[in-house]
Amino acid sequence: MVKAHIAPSILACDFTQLGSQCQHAHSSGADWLHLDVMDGHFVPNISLGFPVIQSLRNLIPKGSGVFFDCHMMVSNPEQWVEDLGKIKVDQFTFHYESTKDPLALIELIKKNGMKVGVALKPKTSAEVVDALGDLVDMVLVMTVEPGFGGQSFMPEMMPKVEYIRNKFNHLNLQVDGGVGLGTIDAAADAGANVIVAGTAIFNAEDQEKVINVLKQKVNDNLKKRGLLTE
Ligand SMILES: O=C(CO)[C@@H](O)[C@H](O)COP(=O)(O)O
Repeated sequence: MVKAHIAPSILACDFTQLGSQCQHAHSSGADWLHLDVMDGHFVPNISLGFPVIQSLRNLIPKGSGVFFDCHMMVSNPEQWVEDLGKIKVDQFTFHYESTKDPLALIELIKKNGMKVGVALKPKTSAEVVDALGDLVDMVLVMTVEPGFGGQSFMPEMMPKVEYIRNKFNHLNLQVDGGVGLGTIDAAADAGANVIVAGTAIFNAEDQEKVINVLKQKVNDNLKKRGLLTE
């Protein structure tokens, strides 16, 4: 069953307060944490890597109800699968554009005990998912060019979300970039159920309220589609 998951992007945290800000997001209702790994090569920015993710996983262990959703904006993602599996992240999302052999990479990620996500940059067409949708746990449709937080949402990505939702009804479908109270309607209506939000959550005065609104809008749309029955 697909349902709403809210995934605060830690890129918008104050990194001196990373642990407590993640714990606060969780206690405010977020059940996922979106961990943006950037290598300065696949995208023109460097963010964080294993020591930071490992520390966070120690603080918020597997089994605590927080799903570690690693978004790998890196060239050669194959290189990092084993290490991320060892530190027990829940999901490894690679960029379709970053690998020559998505099928082998999907197998490798599964073999290392993680769920698999595949991410599409804005210029990558939704049709690439036709051959992969039954093999992965999640598709991420980028709603900004990857690399930086705080950019504007691209509504022109919504037909892509709709196309994937209509083909793969029960897949987790994530949107990432510029999603917040002003843009959630478009994303939810198109069929997204996993909402990444950095600025909109970490800059909010009342995080719980923002998370509840995002979740509610997604669940309302899933009910309309007959995908959420509870
Ligand atoms: O992956 C990325 C950017 O590359 C995103 O996760 C952003 O970091 C989301 O930030 P906001 O647009 O929500 O502030």
